[in-house]
Amino acid sequence: MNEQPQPLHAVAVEKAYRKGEHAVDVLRGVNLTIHPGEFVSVVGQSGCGKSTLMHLLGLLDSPDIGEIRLGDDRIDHLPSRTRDRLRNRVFGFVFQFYHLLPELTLLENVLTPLMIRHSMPAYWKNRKVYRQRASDILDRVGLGHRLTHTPKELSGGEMQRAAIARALISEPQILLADEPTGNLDGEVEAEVIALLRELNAEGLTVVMVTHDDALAKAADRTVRLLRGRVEDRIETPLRRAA
Ligand SMILES: Nc1ncnc2c1ncn2[C@@H]1O[C@H](COP(=O)(O)OP(=O)(O)OP(=O)(O)O)[C@@H](O)[C@H]1O
Repeated sequence: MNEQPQPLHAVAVEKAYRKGEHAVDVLRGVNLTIHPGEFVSVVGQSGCGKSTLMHLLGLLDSPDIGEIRLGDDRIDHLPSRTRDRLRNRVFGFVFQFYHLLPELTLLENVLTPLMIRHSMPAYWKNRKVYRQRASDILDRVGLGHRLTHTPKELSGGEMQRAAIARALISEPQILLADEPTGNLDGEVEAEVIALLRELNAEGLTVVMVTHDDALAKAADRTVRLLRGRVEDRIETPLRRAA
């Protein structure tokens, strides 16, 4: 597969959740392209399927109908190990509640994707390089002085910055952030958004799910989900039009 950043496409994507006789039709034909280098926000009413779409784009789940493509390659139907490797290589994830491991230090939390990705001998061989990389990334997000602290010693904003650092350690092309400031307020929210914008300016593609229309304006482009589809109208013009 081409190593150059490629556009990510959802093509005629449909997704329903079924339990017994009941089905919730969530996505009913979503077409969306995320171009390399964009910062896109996905908005819509609670329950409209924003998180579902993010999970499908990031290969955490599969569409019932339709395709997820990276460039010209279909990626949603790959064998699970190939999908897992591709997911780890291409995507970084940030969630509302951070999902940091409470018993590990920040440095160890940021290192976990590399521990999972590599065999233990390979990880052990390169551990000094990896620790330096993790330390540099924590420094980059303003937590270089907190390497040995555990999550419970941090504020919400610091935990989210640590979670962003963990997402960055694998050098993803695309950061998928689901309500990254949903648990934060005011100034702290603005700091996290500013960090996402900085990372985007450095080349990282960012897709941010939010229910907050005001926050969505931090992105270059806003995509609204409505009745299971992407609303045609683009609300925020591309700030850096190609
Ligand atoms: N695993 C599941 N099983 C059954 N229904 C589900 C499942 N996951 C999500 N849903 C339902 O699918 C719909 C879309 O959920 P989703 O979390 O994608 O929406 P959302 O737009 O992100 O919502 P919110 O803004 O409230 O987080 C909701 O009605 C939800 O209850």
